[in-house]
Amino acid sequence: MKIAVMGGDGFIGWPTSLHLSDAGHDIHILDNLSRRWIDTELGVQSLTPMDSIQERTRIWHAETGRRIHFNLIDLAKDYELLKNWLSEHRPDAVIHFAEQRAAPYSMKSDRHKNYTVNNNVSATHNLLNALTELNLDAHLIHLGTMGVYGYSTVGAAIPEGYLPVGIETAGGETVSQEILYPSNPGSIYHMTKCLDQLLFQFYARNDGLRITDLHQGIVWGTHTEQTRRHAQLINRFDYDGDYGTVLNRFLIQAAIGYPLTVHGTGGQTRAFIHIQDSVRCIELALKNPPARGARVEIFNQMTETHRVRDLAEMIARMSGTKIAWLPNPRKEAAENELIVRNEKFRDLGLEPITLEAGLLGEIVDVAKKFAYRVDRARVPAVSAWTKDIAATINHDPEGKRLKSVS
Ligand SMILES: O=c1ccn([C@@H]2O[C@H](COP(=O)(O)OP(=O)(O)O[C@H]3O[C@H](CS(=O)(=O)O)[C@@H](O)[C@H](O)[C@H]3O)[C@@H](O)[C@H]2O)c(=O)[nH]1
Repeated sequence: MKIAVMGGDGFIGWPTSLHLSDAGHDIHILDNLSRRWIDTELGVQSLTPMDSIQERTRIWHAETGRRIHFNLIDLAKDYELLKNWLSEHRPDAVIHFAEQRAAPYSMKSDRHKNYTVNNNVSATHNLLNALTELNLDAHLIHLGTMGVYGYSTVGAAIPEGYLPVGIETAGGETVSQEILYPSNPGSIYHMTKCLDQLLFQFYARNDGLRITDLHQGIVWGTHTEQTRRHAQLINRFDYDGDYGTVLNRFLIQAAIGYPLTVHGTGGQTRAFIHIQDSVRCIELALKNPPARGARVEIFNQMTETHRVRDLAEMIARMSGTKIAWLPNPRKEAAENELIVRNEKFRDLGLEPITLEAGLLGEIVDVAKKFAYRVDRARVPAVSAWTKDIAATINHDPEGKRLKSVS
């Protein structure tokens, strides 16, 4: 298949591009390199040293003989360029990762909120609009988030996208219907993914676009089979307070002897998936497109759930690192249960890599190898969800933010 990977230079876009190229597909990356610009803005860098996208694709070609093409296009701003590219290349599938993906970054300031909404919503809409205008029947796969469902404290199982409900008619009868699961985003970033969902519903119904939306959990790990092949194919690995995600952050913190940064009580339960499974799921979705005219296909792309403090305690035991119990910079439920249905990928043959797979040590090893690149001052998460919360955390010097260390 000819596949366009929008955002193919990013944390999941890059290993996905390699995985699908390895499987024999013709891969074309479209990316505005915004993630690299954000590193520059924030003054942080990936823990792992990353080469330019052109250099990465050159190495891939030298290693495998396969070409990955790169196009510098901004989906949100360069509508005509995007449309012309799609019109010329007419890909069989489009994988859409081209969005600002960090919740803390999206909450940093009014400017960051505007950027995240404008970028993410315009990128998605431009893509849908162009596919429709060109009458291009490419299967669109979007990387969404588990965070669209929110974290209720009720603990009922979360279905894959659609919720069966009974509605009472005027005649007193109860009719059953499946509705899109009510959105309950916890950040501006997550909110943009909820808005994306509505765009997908409209274009699937109105124009018959074939769309798959993957509601993914928190990704952990850094290597995949293909990124391991050469030092210069290495994936990016974020550890800073804005882009680092919780489990990877704890592992890096353990590697550099930094107290594990638990927000609040650590009672937040979240869904997780290893990056190798993430790219496998995308391939499975690619092989199983919805029919034209069908509703948006939704998968819950996660393999297990964990409570933040359980992860911290496990890594503390494993490494001897202390836990720092911090005031929570986010506005989120202090404790929640989370049960998630994920049979659809399991039925398609996914055999999940779980935390017990022994890969935690591998991540600590990567972190130790590149520990000299870590700026410890960038480890704390200081982006606050509200002005009131900011007043309690940001104005304190770093060390005093700790509530306690155990
Ligand atoms: O040092 C830390 C970092 C995070 N947390 C807590 O861990 C939980 C998860 O935070 P996260 O930064 O790992 O994940 P999140 O902000 O939800 O976003 C990440 O995970 C999402 C999937 S999900 O969480 O919505 O399922 C993706 O959509 C995003 O792109 C990705 O950045 C939160 O309760 C947070 O307060 C800590 O206790 N300590």
